[in-house]
Formats: sequence, structure tokens, C-alpha cells
Amino acid sequence: MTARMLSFSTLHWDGVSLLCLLLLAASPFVLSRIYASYKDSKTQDGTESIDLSSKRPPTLPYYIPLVDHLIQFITDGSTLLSKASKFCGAGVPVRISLPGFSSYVVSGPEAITAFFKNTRDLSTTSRGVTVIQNAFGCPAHLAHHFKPRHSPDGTPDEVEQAIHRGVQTGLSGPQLEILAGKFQIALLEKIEASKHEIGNDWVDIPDLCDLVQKFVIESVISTFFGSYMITLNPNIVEDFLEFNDYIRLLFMGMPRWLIPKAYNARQRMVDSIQRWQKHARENCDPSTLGDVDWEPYYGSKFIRERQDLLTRRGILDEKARAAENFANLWAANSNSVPAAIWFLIETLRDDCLKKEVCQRISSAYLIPKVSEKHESQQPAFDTEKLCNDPLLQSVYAETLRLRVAALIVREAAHRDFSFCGWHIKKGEVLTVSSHTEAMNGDVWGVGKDPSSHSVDKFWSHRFLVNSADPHSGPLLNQKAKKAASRELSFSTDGLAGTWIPYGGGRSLCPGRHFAKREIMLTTAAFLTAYEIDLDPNHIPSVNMSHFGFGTMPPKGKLSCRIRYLPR
Ligand code: HEM
Repeated sequence: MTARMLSFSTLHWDGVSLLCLLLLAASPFVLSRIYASYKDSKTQDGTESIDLSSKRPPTLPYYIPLVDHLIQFITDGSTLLSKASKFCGAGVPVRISLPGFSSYVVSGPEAITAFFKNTRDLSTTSRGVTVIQNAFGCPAHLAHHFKPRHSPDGTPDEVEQAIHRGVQTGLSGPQLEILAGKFQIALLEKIEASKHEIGNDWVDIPDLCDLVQKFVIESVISTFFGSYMITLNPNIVEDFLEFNDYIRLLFMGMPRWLIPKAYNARQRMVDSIQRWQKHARENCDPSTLGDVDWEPYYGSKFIRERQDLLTRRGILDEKARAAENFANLWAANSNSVPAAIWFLIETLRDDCLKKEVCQRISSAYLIPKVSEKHESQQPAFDTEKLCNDPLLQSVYAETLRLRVAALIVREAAHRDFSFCGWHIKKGEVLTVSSHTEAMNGDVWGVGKDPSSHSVDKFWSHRFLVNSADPHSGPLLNQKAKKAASRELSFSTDGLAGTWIPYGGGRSLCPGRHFAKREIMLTTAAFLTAYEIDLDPNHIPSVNMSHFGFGTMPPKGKLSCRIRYLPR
């Protein structure tokens, strides 16, 4: 069997056999590890209590020393994280261990709120450097440039603060609305152009996701990076999707000889981005652009200013700059695109919901003025109206609750400290799992009929509160409201530390406002332009292999028939 024919899991088990042989050779060491594992398992079945006086958090038991929790993390990360969160109950950090890396899993709303608030002791230091190198191809000797820099008092230095401010202002306020408008126009143009292939008669297509992600990713890329990023690199969407399929293995630093296709896809992406950087540098002088919000070379003001910040940070090498631009391109697409697809799928799967959603969308449809010659050059939807609609917001929040599985990581960068009464040493890492909290049956509301709306199922109305109905709303124990009204309102009240698809604290995802607009506009544009019939015999399932890396996409292909709606 050649290395190419081996699946990753086969390889892994071969590795395990090899490890067993090595373990025999190193038996004294192994025995002590097995004893440690046995000790931990005793604490689990309650025959020996955890030594609270040491104030060191417990470890989740594992049975194969050296491999520790690796196999379970790879094969079923969701169950591993859930076990860790239940091991000693909410609020007790529990250590899980992978070869060369270990982390304490933090669970429960109070502990997670403390985790996000403690920006003094917990920072994001280590991950950026490893990720920019492993996943985005920054040359190893330059990766240290991406280490956040601090002033002597431990606070981020001037350039770090400028980067943070740049992301916040570039993705909110007036710039956000410009980006959302650009995105909407780009998407509508692609849908309009598809009329040549999808006419008024039904067409069978093998995978709806392919169609949606092609249109949405291209629109996001041209919104942020300018139209030349696409014209210079016509295969960028395909390369991105292939790269993204391997993201987990790349993040983990899997060597090239094991995953050559991943490295090739990554290289094509880096080459494309470098081509774009060179083209923009040669054809556009940013110093002449002043306050321009968008132009075709660098795209958005946000990305243009980011290039200047890279220079101020001393990152001059083109490959290192490409790695950072690549990281931004990935952040802008990897989570929101599958989330947009899920929003559309859930709406299409339920006729009643589809009817309601279509009504809300049509009330946000802006009737084009007769004087407007180029209809497709104008936004068609009132984005604010879409984003404030209670039902659409509930579908959006429920989609993220169910499909986002982000592992939010912080490090005790500066010193030992006490976390919820437990001693964490300098350099140790703490992790929060958004999906584990999203599945916490002690917190989430399940309506009047818990079996239909259990936490593992999609329920479009979960985030809608009817103050006259104590069973409504996202919380199991919804607090009674003063004035009883039958009107449904969207609410995430009481969900701090529980609904956390965007992380929290200082690193709370700055792209969340754009993502919300992108997700809603995608469904609005598709449902207005097309009639889509999903295959009723196919129930879409979730690709859990993306667990830990943000939004988990649908698994496999989603065949459907589609036609352009006559207007
Ligand atoms: C459904 C869509 C999205 C989800 C679920 C998501 C989730 C996340 C999460 C969990 C983090 C880490 C937060 C933390 O450490 O506390 C993050 C960070 C980040 N996201 Fe998003 N994101 C989404 C969309 C976007 C978009 C559309 C953009 C850009 C346009 C973006 C840009 C970023 C950036 C730049 C960071 C790093 C922030 C920092 O380290 O300070 N995200 N995102």
C-alpha cells in the first residue's frame, strides 16, 4: 500500500501499533504514565476524590499513554470536549492532553464569562504564530513577526493597538454598511448572470452547496480584496475549498509527506495572493487614494489599511504578507459561508418556515426606481430591516448555535494565576468549546414540547420570546417579564457564556456584524431569485470533521432542482 492510498485514520492506527512497541521498550516511564491515568480514572468513578488542596485542575482520564486523548480528539472531538465539561461539573477546568500540547477545558456560563473577562492573565499569544505558519504558509523564520507585542506594562504596544482598532472600525459602523452593500451587489450580479444556465425551467443540480458557496465566496473576496483578486486568480474559490478541507490537519502541523494535496492547495492560495499583492503594488498607489472606501486593486479600505499596518509591524517579506492576507481571507469565508448555507437549507426544509421567511424577505425588498437603469447595480434588500427582523434573527442565532464548533483558546502568557480557584501556571492553555455550551441541556429552552425541540435539533423559534408564554425563549428558566404581550421578540438575554459562536472578550469576532448581513442576504437573494426543491429523501447531516474549526459544513452533496422565478 502506498502512502497515498492510506487514509489518515489507517495511518494513525499504524502509528499507534508502532507506539505500543516503543512503549514496551520504555516500560518504567510507561508504567508511571499508566499509574497516572489509573489515578485519574479513579477520580472519575468517585472511588477517590480529587485533591482540591493542590488546587491544580484534574485531568480527564486516558488509557493509552503518550497518545493521551489524541485519537478521541481526531475521531470524535465533540464527545471528548463534552466529557471534559461534565467530568467534575461546570466551573472546574479539566485538562485534556494531546502529544506536545495540553489544555484545560473551561465550561459553564459563569466560568466562561470569567474566562472572557480576564484579559490581564489570559491572552491569545501562542496560537497566532503557530497558525500563521502551519495553516497559512508563513516561512518559519518569519512567523515570530506575528507574535503580539506588548509594552513593558504588559498591555499591547502601539502597533498592536492600531491593528485592533483597524479591525474594529473596518468591520463596523459606516464601513460595515459599505461592505454589506458591495457584497449584496456582487452576489445579485452573480445570481443575475446565472440566468444563462438556470432558466425558468427546472434544472437538476448535484450539489446546492457548490452553487451557493461559489457565488458567496467570490462575492466576499471581491468585497474585501477587490475585483482583481478574482480576475487574476479565476480558480481561487476551488483552491480555497480544497485547502479548507484540510485545514484541521494543517493547523495540527501534519507533515507534507502525509498530506501533499493540502500543501499543494495551500501553495496555490499563497501564489494567488502574492500575484494580487504584486498587481496592486504595481498599479495602485494607496497614498493617492485618501479616504476612498473601495477600489478594485486593494478592495476595501479595511484591507488597504491592513497592508500599511503590516509594513509598520516590520513585515516586509511578500510571503509573510501573503500569509496574513490569506488568514484574513480564510476568516472572512470559512465560518460565514457554511452558516449561510445552513440558514438556507433549514428554511428550504420546512414549508411553513419558508413561507414565513419569504414574507419577511419580501417586506425588506426595495422596489427599484424606474429611473434606475442598471437594476443590478443597486442593493435590492434593506439590510437593516432583514437584520432586525425577529424571526430571521432567531433562525440566524439557532443556525450558529447548532453548527458552530469553535475552540476558543487563551494562554496564561504572563504569570501563574488563579482561575475560579484553580492554580493555572504560566504558559498553560485554557479552552472553551462553543458547541459544548450550545448543547448544554441545563440552560437552553426547549419550548412546550421538549422532544421536538431538544438541544441537538434545529428549532427556528428557539430565540423568540413571547412574554405571555413561560416556555418560550432561549433559556430553560426564562424570567417572567413585567408586561405580558403576545408579540414575539428576538432575545439572547441571559446567554452570556452560553451562546458564544463568536468567542468573547477582547478577541470577540470583529466580523460578526458582516457575517450576520452576509448570512441573511444570501438567503434573501437565493429565495427571491430561485425556486429550489431539495431532495425530500435526503436529510442533510453535519460534517463533524470540522469540529473545533468554526462552522461545520453539511456533509456530502445536497442534490436539488432549481429554476429561476419569473419576475
Ligand atoms: C458565522 C461567521 C463567523 C464565526 C462563527 C466566527 C467566529 C470567530 C471566533 C470564534 C473567533 C475567535 C474569537 C475569540 O478568540 O474569542 C473569531 C475571530 C476573528 N474573526 Fe470571526 N467568525 C465569523 C465570521 C467572520 C468574518 C465574516 C470575518 C471577517 C470579515 C471574521 C474575522 C475575524 C477576525 C479578524 C478574528 C480575529 C480577532 C482577534 O484575534 O482579535 N470573522 N471569529
